[in-house]
Amino acid sequence: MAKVRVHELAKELGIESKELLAYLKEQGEFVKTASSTIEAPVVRKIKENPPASAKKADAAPAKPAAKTTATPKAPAKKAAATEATPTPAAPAAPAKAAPAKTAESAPTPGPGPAPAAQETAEAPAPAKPAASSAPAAPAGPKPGPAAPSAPKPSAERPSAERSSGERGGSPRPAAPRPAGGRPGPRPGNNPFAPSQGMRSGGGGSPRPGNNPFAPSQGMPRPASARGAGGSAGPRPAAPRPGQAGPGGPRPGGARPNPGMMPDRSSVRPGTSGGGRGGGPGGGRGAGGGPGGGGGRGGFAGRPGGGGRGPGGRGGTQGAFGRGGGKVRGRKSKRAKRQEFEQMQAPSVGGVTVPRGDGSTVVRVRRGASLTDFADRIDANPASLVTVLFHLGEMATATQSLDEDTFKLLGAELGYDVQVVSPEDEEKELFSSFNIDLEAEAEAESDDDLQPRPPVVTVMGHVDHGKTRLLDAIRNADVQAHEAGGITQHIGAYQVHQEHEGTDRAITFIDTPGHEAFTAMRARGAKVTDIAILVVAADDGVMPQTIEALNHAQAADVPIVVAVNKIDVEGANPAKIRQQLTEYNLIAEEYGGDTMFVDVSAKQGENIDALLEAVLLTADAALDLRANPDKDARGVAIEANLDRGRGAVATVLVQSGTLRVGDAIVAGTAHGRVRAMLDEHGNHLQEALPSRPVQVTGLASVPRAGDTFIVAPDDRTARQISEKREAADRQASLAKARKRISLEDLNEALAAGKVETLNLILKGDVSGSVEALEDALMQIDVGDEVDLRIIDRGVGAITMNNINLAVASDAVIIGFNVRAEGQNAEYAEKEGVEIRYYSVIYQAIEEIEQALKGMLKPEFEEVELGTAEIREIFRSSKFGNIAGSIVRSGEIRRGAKARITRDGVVVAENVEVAGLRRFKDDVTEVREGYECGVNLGSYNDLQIGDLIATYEMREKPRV
Ligand SMILES: Nc1nc2c(ncn2[C@@H]2O[C@H](COP(=O)(O)OP(=O)(O)OP(=O)(O)O)[C@@H](O)[C@H]2O)c(=O)[nH]1
Repeated sequence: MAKVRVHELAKELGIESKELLAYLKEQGEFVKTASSTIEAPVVRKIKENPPASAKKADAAPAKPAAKTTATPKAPAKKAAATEATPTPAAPAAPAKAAPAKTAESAPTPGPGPAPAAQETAEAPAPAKPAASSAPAAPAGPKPGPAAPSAPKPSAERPSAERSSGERGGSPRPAAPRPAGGRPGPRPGNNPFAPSQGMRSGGGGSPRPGNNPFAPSQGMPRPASARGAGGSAGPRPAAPRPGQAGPGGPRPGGARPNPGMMPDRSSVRPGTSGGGRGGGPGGGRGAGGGPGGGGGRGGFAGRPGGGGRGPGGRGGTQGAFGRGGGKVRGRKSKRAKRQEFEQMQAPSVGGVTVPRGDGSTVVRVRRGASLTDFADRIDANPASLVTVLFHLGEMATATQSLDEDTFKLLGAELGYDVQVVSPEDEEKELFSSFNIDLEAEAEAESDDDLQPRPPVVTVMGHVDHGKTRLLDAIRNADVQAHEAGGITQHIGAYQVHQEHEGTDRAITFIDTPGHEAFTAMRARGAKVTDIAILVVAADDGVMPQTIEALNHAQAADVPIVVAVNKIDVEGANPAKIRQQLTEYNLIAEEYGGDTMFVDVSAKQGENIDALLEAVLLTADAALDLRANPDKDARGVAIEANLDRGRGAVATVLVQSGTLRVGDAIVAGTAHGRVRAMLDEHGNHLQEALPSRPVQVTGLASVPRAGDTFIVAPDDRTARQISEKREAADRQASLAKARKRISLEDLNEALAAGKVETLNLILKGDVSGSVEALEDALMQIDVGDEVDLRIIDRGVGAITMNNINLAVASDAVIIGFNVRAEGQNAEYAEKEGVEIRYYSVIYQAIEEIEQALKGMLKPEFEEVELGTAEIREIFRSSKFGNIAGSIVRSGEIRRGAKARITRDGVVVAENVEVAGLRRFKDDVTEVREGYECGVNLGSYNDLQIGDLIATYEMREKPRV
């Protein structure tokens, strides 16, 4: 005999599992939970000597039973008898009896009058006592979950059964019997026994009663209904009860789940009527009642369900008192797998791309491409191109993408894409060498900071006198004169000015124009403290004036306006002031805070006042202090390779002190400071903040705008430079990037990415540059687009030109000049488009077309061949096949086709889906040969139709 579990035995004994558990433990048995097994001898022992509560339970039920019995007398007794001698016959009898009873006792009420319910149920006839006893009963059906209404009645019933069961020794059976009536042989004590479930399933009918205990049974399913019907007798029986008593049928048939319904009425009928019939509901009640409580009840219930068929299984679940719920709550392997697959699921475009969980962070460099991103997430770049395409963005795998595009793609794929700026990258790089410039700066106290000279850049429109002004400033420098003048061009110089009684230094970046400024900004370097905007008083505010002004304002750099050429006749300094108010530069004398100084660079007039204005502005708007007592940090302003001296770089110290012998790293260049020269050609041993110096000793040439730091030692300097180099190399791999090109200008305009086409013009002679500029300015491009010439000049395309193009997303036009060697490579690497022309009108035309969106690739249709349909074969598999003869050219599989009938096009854009010569599939058939053409889903063909095939080819631009 199979081992019995605690809850089973508890059920048998009509007590709660926990009571039995406690009892068993008391007895010294090793049991843990309700599902622990108990050895046969122990079972026997317990049965012989059940816990007190069990006895009580017995006693209690007994009473009701008796009462109940009293009502249905016959059944009860029979039940008891049956148990004793489980005879199939027995059940039958009770079954009948029950209905009969019902009929008698509650003939009328049966059908509708439910509510009265339980009590009524019990009460019906002899009930009353039962009612009272019921409550008295230990587990009492009431407590059971079924309690609401239906339960109770059943509860009693169960008890009745139970009682009988007890008597019979095999409690359970009793239940079935009364309910199902017929359940002959008891499945056994082990409710787990598959047979039981099975049986119930098979037996169907027998079941209902089967488990009157089962609270759940009633509840859960139809089973209960059935149970209910039980009385009604699931199948065969059902009708009977139905007929017998109105109550019977209802529960059974109409209500699939009486137990589940709180509705008393439903219950009642059953109760009163079927008595047992109430079974279902009762079943539940019983379950609850007997104190079997959840576990047991559920358990019993299941089998009941099982009675329905699949019972067996249900029973098992029920045994845990949880029903299927728990199982449902847990994820099956399959569900998990599905979920996983979901993660990998095809994304937009039908390609499979590994997905993130929405918060997976992927860091890419600014300017990174899809290939870089694909590397990070281990995806195929081509798949990403597809995904992006479906998101409405077109990009090649190696094209560098902007942050928005990465964010869009990331959002689609569940990644948090972070585009790392050069500054962040730099920070990370340094931190890997335990250098934290920010922390270093934060740690500085006020006492550490010393005033430093302002660093000034001179900007302005072409020919407004920037160079001349810088010369004038240099020449005006008293100290410089004393030192023999500024003899060296080192890219920057310092001048001194007496200001409010003290000698103050001012550092000038000696590269006029905003090119240097933007070049440095393009690398993230902030060098300039103050900008001098030069505007020729005889010319006024010009495009580049605005350009320069915008650059300065964008960088948050205060501006001092030098109104130049005041010596020229007709100069109108007031007009300049007035013009610039439009750009938010309001002169102090007009109530603004911008200092305007009228100067003549040519005559060196008012230069002092300009320098004063610079100092005043610096003092008013800026806190120019730096800590000189630390390793130097700064920026490379320019650099070149000198035959004799090797790499020569002009660096501007921004903080700390640079000394000869220091290990430095500037961009990808590293080395040790061998010597330092100032603008006078003097050797310096140290350079303080804001001091520009020419440095020798670097192993290679840094770029303008590269930051430099003094490293703790040579090795660190070298390692930092190597890491930078590696990162650069990696970035340049993906650099097939085009910032903006004439071809994509229209899309860029449409996408709102640009509203302006910025051009930089370079030509061999100034005449052609001017001519080109004039002609370009004449182009009427409408309001949406703006064409701006942001720089022009004579001579080859320089690094400066390219840097400006980088900073302003400009296209460079080279008229009879070229970018050569390194410059061409640099432009290529930075994705700057350079277009070369030698005929002005061609340049004008192309730029005009670009602006009007006419440079989009054009396609033209090229006819490949024609075929005439001679016969039509109908194929159920392929549709119609056109038996044709090729009249001209050739017919290719996959080509686009147009069908004409008597010269009239009847179908366009049809595809030659299949092509055959006799039985063979072929890719092409030439003129004069016959073939079978299948046009896919297009079947409207007639003999005589002409199939003209063609393909679209990109039209070469002339
Ligand atoms: N009369 C007069 N002419 C000046 C003055 N400043 C500059 N010029 C002249 O204006 C012309 C342009 O001067 P530059 O200093 O080359 O002007 P720029 O702004 O540096 O020009 P680019 O380098 O081409 O951008 C030269 O011929 C100068 O001599 C001035 O104060 N008065």
